[in-house]
Amino acid sequence: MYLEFERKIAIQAVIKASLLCRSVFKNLPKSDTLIKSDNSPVTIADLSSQAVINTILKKNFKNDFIVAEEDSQDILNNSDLKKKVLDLSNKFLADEDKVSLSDSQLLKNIDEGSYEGGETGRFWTLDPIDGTKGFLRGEQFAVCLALIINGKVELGVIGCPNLPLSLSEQNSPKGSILIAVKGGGSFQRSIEDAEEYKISSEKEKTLKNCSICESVEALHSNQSEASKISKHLGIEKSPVRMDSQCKYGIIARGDASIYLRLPTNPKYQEKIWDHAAGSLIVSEAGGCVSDMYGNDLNFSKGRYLNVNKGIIACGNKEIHEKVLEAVKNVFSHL
Ligand SMILES: Nc1ncnc2c1ncn2[C@@H]1O[C@H](COP(=O)(O)OS(=O)(=O)O)[C@@H](OP(=O)(O)O)[C@H]1O
Ligand SMILES: [Mg+2]
Ligand SMILES: [Mg+2]
Ligand SMILES: [Mg+2]
Repeated sequence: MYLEFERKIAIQAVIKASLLCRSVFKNLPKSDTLIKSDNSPVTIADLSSQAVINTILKKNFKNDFIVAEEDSQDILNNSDLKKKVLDLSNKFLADEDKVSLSDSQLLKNIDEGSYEGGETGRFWTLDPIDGTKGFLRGEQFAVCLALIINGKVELGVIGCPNLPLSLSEQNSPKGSILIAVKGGGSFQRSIEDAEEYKISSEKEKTLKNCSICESVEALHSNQSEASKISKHLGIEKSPVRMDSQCKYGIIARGDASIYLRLPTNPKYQEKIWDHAAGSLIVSEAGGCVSDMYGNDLNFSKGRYLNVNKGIIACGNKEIHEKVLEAVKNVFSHL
């Protein structure tokens, strides 16, 4: 199978980091969160998740590069937090990996994520916790890992420790892992049970039966424009607001039909780790992902997506085309 070994290691790494995040979820003292220079939060769980995944990737693929969100700068001169990150990372690396990082190895491994990305070669992109604000609120978050080869996303794995396996079944257990390899379809399994099942995105073609999902944070996605588009499309259901790439996950398995991410600030540039795994998982499930003009997302231009023109992900091509049309009508200046 194409990328069989990479797929296996990526799933193992994402599960380990998901369990790590779950172990401190809803239990972190305020002092374990820092505010970064861009004013966004980072916790000891984000940094430990990145340390664990980078360590596993470098152990198995020593020539691969990694583009990851966090760096060690935030804890470099904070010995208390550095110790917490070290202990948490080593706790989850201890079993099958038989790795115990030293202080300096911890910082080095976190910083393995500083690669600049680009058009050629092979690199991983990692968001150790996507939706850190959701994680801190006790809601949804995701551990997101993708492999990019010559500028194209070829493998994606997302761990959603707090997301039920289905949103339509009552008492569905929490802890969803979503997986896709280019050309091989999309799959879901639970964190605990290795059995995978194929998923497919929403086949619903009648707009008024569709449901929209969008960011919880109004700063991350323009909710008032989304509501105009929703009205224009005749959608009756209220939007499902959810943090992180869990949104791509629920589109891929048919729990929602449309993910709208409309820019709030034209200067903000989307990061590749916020969309690489999710966009492949949706397209391999039969869905369609583009910017708001209908262009493919371009992961070959470095750490950022080359343009910030919003993101539209839909369960099928027909709905995607209608949404693009509505975007054009609502934003008549396009
Ligand atoms: N202004 C702006 N516009 C768009 N996106 C932004 C913006 N600011 C931050 N971010 C990124 O949003 C990531 C979280 O996305 P979510 O979809 O989870 O957003 S939300 O939390 O539901 O609002 C979040 O990822 P994490 O930092 O991994 O949580 C950021 O990379
Ligand atoms: Mg962040
Ligand atoms: Mg993110
Ligand atoms: Mg993050």
